[in-house]
Amino acid sequence: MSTKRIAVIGTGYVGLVSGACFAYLGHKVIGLDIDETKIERLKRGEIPIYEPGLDKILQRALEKGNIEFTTDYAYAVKNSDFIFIAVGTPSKEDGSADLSYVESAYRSIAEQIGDEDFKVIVNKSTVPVGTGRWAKEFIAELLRKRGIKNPEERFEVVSNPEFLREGKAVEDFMNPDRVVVGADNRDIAGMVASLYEKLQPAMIITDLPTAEMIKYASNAFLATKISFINEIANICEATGADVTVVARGMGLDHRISPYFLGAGCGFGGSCFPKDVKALIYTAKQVDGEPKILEAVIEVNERQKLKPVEKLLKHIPNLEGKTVAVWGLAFKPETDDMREAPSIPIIRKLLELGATVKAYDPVALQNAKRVFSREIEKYGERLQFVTEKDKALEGANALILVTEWEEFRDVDFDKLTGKVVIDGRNLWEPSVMKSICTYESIGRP
Ligand SMILES: NC(=O)C1=CN([C@@H]2O[C@H](COP(=O)(O)OP(=O)(O)OC[C@H]3O[C@@H](n4cnc5c(N)ncnc54)[C@H](O)[C@@H]3O)[C@@H](O)[C@H]2O)C=CC1
Ligand SMILES: O=C(O)[C@H]1O[C@H](OP(=O)(O)OP(=O)(O)OC[C@H]2O[C@@H](n3ccc(=O)[nH]c3=O)[C@H](O)[C@@H]2O)[C@H](O)[C@@H](O)[C@@H]1O
Repeated sequence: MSTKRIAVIGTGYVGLVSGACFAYLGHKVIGLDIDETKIERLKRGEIPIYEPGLDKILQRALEKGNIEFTTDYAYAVKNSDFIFIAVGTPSKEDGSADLSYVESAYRSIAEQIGDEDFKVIVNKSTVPVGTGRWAKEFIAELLRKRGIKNPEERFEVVSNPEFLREGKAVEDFMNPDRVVVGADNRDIAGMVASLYEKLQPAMIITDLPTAEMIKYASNAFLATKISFINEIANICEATGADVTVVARGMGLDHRISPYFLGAGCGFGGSCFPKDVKALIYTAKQVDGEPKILEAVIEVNERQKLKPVEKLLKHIPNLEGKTVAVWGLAFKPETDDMREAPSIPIIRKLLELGATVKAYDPVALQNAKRVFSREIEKYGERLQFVTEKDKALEGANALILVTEWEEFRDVDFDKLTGKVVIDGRNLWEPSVMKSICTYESIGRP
């Protein structure tokens, strides 16, 4: 494999993992971020996020001298041929994707492209269909204003959406189900695809809008599977069926597949909620009626509060009661709190007068930031504890929100007599019912 010079703009979950993995594969990588503290930490070899396996990959890449970090766009653009954009694209109030970080990255890159350059600008951020074509015009116009001749010949824009999951990011990047590359110029798309050749992935080479749409359609479909099974879970509950067995029975049909049929207290994270909302926005813009997508969000919003609804059946008045919450991150193996179901659950418990004792193995710091207003407003009624058993001390009830492995085999004696709401169907109902008042999602 020939070594290529790559810059990655944004060193968050996607940028840092992609950069470290490209460097591990033998490319020369420059990771750039506008967050100076982050870059300082990375230069010292510290990893600012919790992501299993990333430390080893990054360490190897650093040892090989294949990765460096900077805040300097001039340096990054000058010393790279492929510039990957991996900055955030959060939701705006109206659900559309906020492209201001992406736009700002394009501007900073355009300021550094010279008369003799040719740069391949690759969008790894999830951006609405149409963004790549728009970016070509936007960047060409910026170059034209700077007096660069034939600006269209100085760069190409490529879409290369990322499908990694947090918590399994390195594994996913190194073993992708597929790599998607979209560009108006197929040769350049092929050049981007060749950066991954060592991984020998299934490859889709297509045009810009199709590549952008594959990303949204994939996330929307996975989110739809989750809302679908949650709706089935609610019907199971009312009819005495067991959703876990239903899902197993469905999943054995290879047309359905067993994945993403885990009923629970809904999906969170930085991507499913925002990407489904952005796709709804796009659909409406083109006069579509995105009925399924709207239902996916609606079902999920209701599902997140299911555990509180279930708790209220057993303890109708939470004033003066203490509720332990296990698991704050939006899923296990990450410290990411974005759109985590624990957020509406804890807010609701506090509103209803409960004292909340919250525990998570890695997300406590981020959780304290997310709940800063609640910490100020509710004082001692919101406590963060550093051991799962401490959360149970004096608690009348326990809600399990995130299925961290350490919750699987607990000292069940400590749950005796409590109301336990298992938001992720982690425990065996027959065992739990002999110990405590137990409820889970979609199981009799
Ligand atoms: N988190 C995930 O698992 C996945 C995320 N994505 C997509 O990838 C994109 C990035 O997501 P995350 O990595 O989660 O975001 P993040 O929020 O963890 O990281 C974004 C980084 O970009 C930096 N940044 C912002 N503006 C910048 C600029 N103008 N120049 C340089 N750096 C800048 C920020 O300081 C931050 O470090 C999003 O579009 C997301 O939808 C796609 C697949 C998986
Ligand atoms: O675009 C993105 O950012 C990424 O979004 C998701 O990855 P991620 O959000 O990291 O995590 P998932 O493992 O997909 O879980 C998302 C949420 O769904 C929930 N979930 C997942 C599976 C399931 O069966 N049931 C369920 O409720 C999880 O608890 C979690 O809250 C996708 O799986 C990735 O392919 C994609 O690249």
